[in-house]
Amino acid sequence: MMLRSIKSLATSPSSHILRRGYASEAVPDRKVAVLGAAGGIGQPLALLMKLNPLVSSLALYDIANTPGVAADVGHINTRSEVSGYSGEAELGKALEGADVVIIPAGVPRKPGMTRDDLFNINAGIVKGLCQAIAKYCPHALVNMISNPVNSTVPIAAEVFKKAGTYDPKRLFGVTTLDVVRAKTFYAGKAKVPVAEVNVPVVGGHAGITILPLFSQATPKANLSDAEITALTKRTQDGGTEVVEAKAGKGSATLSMAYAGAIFADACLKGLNGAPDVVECSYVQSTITELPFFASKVRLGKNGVEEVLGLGPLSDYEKEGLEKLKPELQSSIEKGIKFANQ
Ligand SMILES: NC(=O)c1ccc[n+]([C@@H]2O[C@H](COP(=O)([O-])OP(=O)(O)OC[C@H]3O[C@@H](n4cnc5c(N)ncnc54)[C@H](O)[C@@H]3O)[C@@H](O)[C@H]2O)c1
Ligand SMILES: O=C(O)C[C@H](O)C(=O)O
Repeated sequence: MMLRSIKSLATSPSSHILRRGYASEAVPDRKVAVLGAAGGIGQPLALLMKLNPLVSSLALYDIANTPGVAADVGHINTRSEVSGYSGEAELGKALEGADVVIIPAGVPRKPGMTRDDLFNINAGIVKGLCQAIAKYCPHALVNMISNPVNSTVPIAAEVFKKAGTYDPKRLFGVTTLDVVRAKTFYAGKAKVPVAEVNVPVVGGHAGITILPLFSQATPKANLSDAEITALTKRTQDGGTEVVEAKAGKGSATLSMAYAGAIFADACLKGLNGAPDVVECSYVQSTITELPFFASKVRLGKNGVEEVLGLGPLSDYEKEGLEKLKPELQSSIEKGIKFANQ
């Protein structure tokens, strides 16, 4: 309640005054770093994080073009101070003191590619960035967006283990876009208000490893098996739908920035002690035999407070769960192997 009232104050026209007085005492300072901030996701994500009143310092890092993005976003009259960092020599400064690091650095898909086809380039990028995180902000919550998420999260875990900084509570694969899509598609089919819809999406973040649990969707709707199958397939192929529509100009950026901003906001709320912050995320997990798995996660002051179970599954979902396991397992193993070469 307190946080909500502060949020509305911090976004009101007189927020400058409130910020220096009441609000700045009540809302802790939080630094967020975006790595890959000049990219298709990075830029709108930087904008959305600049609009977030929980952020006091926003560090925008990329290998090039960050000064322009930082100057542009920095003129927006909201709470956070914005700084741009360009090139590897400035990475340490971008990361120092960060509470949350969001990583959308790396190449996106073109039509005909799978997310795994990005592995050869993105695995190395993520590895290097995680080595720097281990050095400069080992306690930050890491929100991994770079694909293939099913492998980049295990890579990050291995890098942190080697550095002696690994805390499974602080490493997240961002699968929020799958939830965003499942909500949108379900609301359209079920003809219910989209703002009221909840749908957990579990598994991983590629093709059949994305498993939306429409049997648990609310508000309830009487959809046929054929409709559920079509919704499931559309959610699993959501990324490909955008890649094909963009016809060689990349993958989802705007909807991903929205999803990334929702997930980072949930991490910040958890860090600040807000109760009942639950989002789906791909994390270290014991709810199946796979070492990493996306499911609902309760977020708290130390990151993951609790990995929630799957709940009751329909026969169709049980089948989907068994089908996804070999692919997810092999993507995890591929990441672990790469990190340890
Ligand atoms: N998790 C998800 O749901 C999801 C959704 C959409 C896209 N993605 C993934 O996000 C990644 C980025 O997508 P995009 O559309 O923003 O791509 P983009 O090419 O538009 O932007 C990527 C940015 O990363 C930067 N970069 C490259 N190497 C870097 C390094 N070592 N350090 C810092 N920055 C570096 C580039 O300079 C560029 O600005 C892709 O791997 C894409 O597949 C994930
Ligand atoms: O599909 C992609 O390659 C990008 C992203 O993972 C998405 O789901 O949109």
